[in-house]
Amino acid sequence: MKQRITILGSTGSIGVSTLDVLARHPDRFEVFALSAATRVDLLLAQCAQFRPRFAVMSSGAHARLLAEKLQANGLPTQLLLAPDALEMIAAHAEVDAVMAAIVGAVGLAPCLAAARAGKRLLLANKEALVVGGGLFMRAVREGGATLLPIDSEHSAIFQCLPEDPETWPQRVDSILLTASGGPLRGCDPALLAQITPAQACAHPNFSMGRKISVDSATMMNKALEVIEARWLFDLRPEQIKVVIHPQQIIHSMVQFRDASILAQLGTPDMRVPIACGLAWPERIASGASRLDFSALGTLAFEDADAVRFPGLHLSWQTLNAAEGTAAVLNAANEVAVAAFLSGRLRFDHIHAVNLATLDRISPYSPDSLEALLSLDAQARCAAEHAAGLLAA
Ligand SMILES: NC(=O)C1=CN([C@@H]2O[C@H](COP(=O)(O)OP(=O)(O)OC[C@H]3O[C@@H](n4cnc5c(N)ncnc54)[C@H](OP(=O)(O)O)[C@@H]3O)[C@@H](O)[C@H]2O)C=CC1
Ligand SMILES: CC(=O)[C@@H](O)[C@H](O)COP(=O)(O)O
Ligand SMILES: [Mn+2]
Repeated sequence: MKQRITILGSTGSIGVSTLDVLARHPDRFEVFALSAATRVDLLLAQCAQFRPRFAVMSSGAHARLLAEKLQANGLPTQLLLAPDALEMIAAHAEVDAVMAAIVGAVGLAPCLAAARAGKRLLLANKEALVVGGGLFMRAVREGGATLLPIDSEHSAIFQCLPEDPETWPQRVDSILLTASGGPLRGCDPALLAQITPAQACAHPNFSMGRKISVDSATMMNKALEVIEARWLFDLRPEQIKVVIHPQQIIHSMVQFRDASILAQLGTPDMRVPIACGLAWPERIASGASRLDFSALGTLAFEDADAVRFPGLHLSWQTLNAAEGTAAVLNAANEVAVAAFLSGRLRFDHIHAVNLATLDRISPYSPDSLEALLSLDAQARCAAEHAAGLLAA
């Protein structure tokens, strides 16, 4: 039987890489549904190649355009509208696995739908888990879903950990998340005020969407990944460490009680963790090139400078505060990054917006999706206000 796959966010960097891996294994996988927000022509081309039953668009205008083009091309794909349709294609009885590759907290509701429906959930959309936290993990447990990390660092940790999670507390001392340090690692701090979106998005090793690229430049990506790791592997905040490794050949490491360390290595190519998640526990070809150790030479490591990357440490502070704090931090950061990308906020003011929002919103622990979304909305308002004051 082929595995039937829904891809939430098929037109993004992770979505396109996922389809690349699927196309290499037509005997194993079948595309059931795809979704996008704005890239109509790319979604149309994907529908023509993979013939999904459903395509979901996030706005009426884009959906109308796609509907015309599907019809003009004689394609049978049924077009639906988000947000309800995203949950439907994530939880549909005929779906085996869901690739969560939407960017941002907007991916939380369909991820929860997939978890509650007991799907194999391939999670790239880290913001969904950062915001959902305990609620997300409960939905996975209670729904009987299988949660497989796609974020490269978390896939690495997952591959290094013993198979039986029951044994982790006795065996695991800590995990080491590797970080590239982003495109501005060596940048003179005096120049940070003038950084442009193009400079911030020029990641040294990966070609990714603009939001995660800016997060990598501020190291807020690593802050989100610390929170993501806490939930995926049920760790205490002090068990999660970060080390800068600019080449990103080691994708992360697990340190055991006896001081032994296991690391996962490979060329920086997201098709590796994607193929790993799609086939686990089997292994399938990903299309990535093999590591050439003699060409590689040396591997470098350094500590993250707390002054240069102040956002990184917000992750541990957040994990030691009320659970909803992570939703507030994530919402503030989404607003600040969007403001920076649209030219309304300076790069070095992203952290200021995050801090101002955390100061403004009283943390509590939401116990439902509705409560989380309400906290997310309050935080977005506060962050817009803070960004407006800084821009003035
Ligand atoms: N790229 C990477 O290498 C990695 C990414 N991740 C995580 O994976 C997720 C996706 O990242 P990436 O692929 O880079 O992002 P992209 O920006 O490249 O793609 C995002 C996808 O989500 C869709 N989308 C955007 N906004 C909405 C919305 N409001 N409602 C519904 N769909 C929406 C986009 O549609 P459209 O394109 O049509 O506008 C696109 O399909 C992020 O959470 C990121 O942190 C994690 C590790 C590595
Ligand atoms: C590929 C991936 O998982 C990204 O999260 C990427 O590794 C960015 O890493 P940095 O944030 O360390 O630059
Ligand atoms: Mn990552």
